[in-house]
Amino acid sequence: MNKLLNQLQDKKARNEKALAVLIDPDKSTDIGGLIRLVNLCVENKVDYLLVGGSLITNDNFSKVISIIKSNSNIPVVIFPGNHIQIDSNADAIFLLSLISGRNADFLIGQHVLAAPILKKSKLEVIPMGYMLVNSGAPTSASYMSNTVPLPSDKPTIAACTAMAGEMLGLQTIYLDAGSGADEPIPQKVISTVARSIEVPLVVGGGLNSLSRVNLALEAGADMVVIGNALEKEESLLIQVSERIHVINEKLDVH
Ligand SMILES: CC(C)=CCC/C(C)=C/CC/C(C)=C/CC/C(C)=C/COP(=O)(O)OP(=O)(O)O
Ligand SMILES: O=P(O)(O)OC[C@@H](O)CO
Ligand SMILES: [Mg+2]
Repeated sequence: MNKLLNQLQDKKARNEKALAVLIDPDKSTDIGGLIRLVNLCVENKVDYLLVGGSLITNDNFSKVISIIKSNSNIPVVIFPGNHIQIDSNADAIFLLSLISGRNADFLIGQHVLAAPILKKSKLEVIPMGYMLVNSGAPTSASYMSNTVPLPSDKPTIAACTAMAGEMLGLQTIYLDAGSGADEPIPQKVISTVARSIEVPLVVGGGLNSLSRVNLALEAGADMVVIGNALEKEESLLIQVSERIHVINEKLDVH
């Protein structure tokens, strides 16, 4: 039933790290390019493929999911910007509640609209506290959700927000600097949040180099998400995947 959530919890219990790649349907209009990216993810043992966007300007959401499903067995998790991004061909959905903001629509409103569709689908629903952290310029997610991101130099506020999300029953927390962020989430914010919660911690936004990914993993991210950087630099995926597999294999030996 809760296959992916249980897998994430088990990985965390073993101190293992997970790697997710974000595929933006808007940037996947070239089918050949999409299939190449999916193959690269398969070769590099990516754990999850996330699909979604703050704004989707064409109608290929379902098509992108169907192409991914026919080219790999990597679980597809919807990372929705709104309630219309639902497709029962995916495996699961991160049911994001935007707890860093105070916009009721993104805390509960979109969820009410999505609930009857999700109930009928066979999607695994993964409840997730979604926290946007300031990274300089406004990002698509902060602008589209009409929310103020958390200050990046206030780790305590971030930790209390994550704790409240966990106490409300959210099963995962996502710290996001926003797609294409200039600055990723500071290590201090990641480590303070990681120490304050027990649920799996996802970190993403602006992870465009191996050193940035390493800093996020060292600070306590259980899963890292890479999106934009792969559109330009596919070799990053090879490096990050190697790094994560070295960390996970060392755990097996001890
Ligand atoms: C209840 C359902 C089904 C959805 C809830 C929707 C919520 C609460 C969303 C949170 C706010 C939001 C707009 C999140 C977007 C997250 C996302 C898919 C980011 C991907 O990157 P983009 O923001 O599209 O970046 P680009 O501008 O680089 O394309
Ligand atoms: O595109 P990037 O900057 O890698 O960000 C991925 C994801 O965390 C955005 O929500
Ligand atoms: Mg987008």
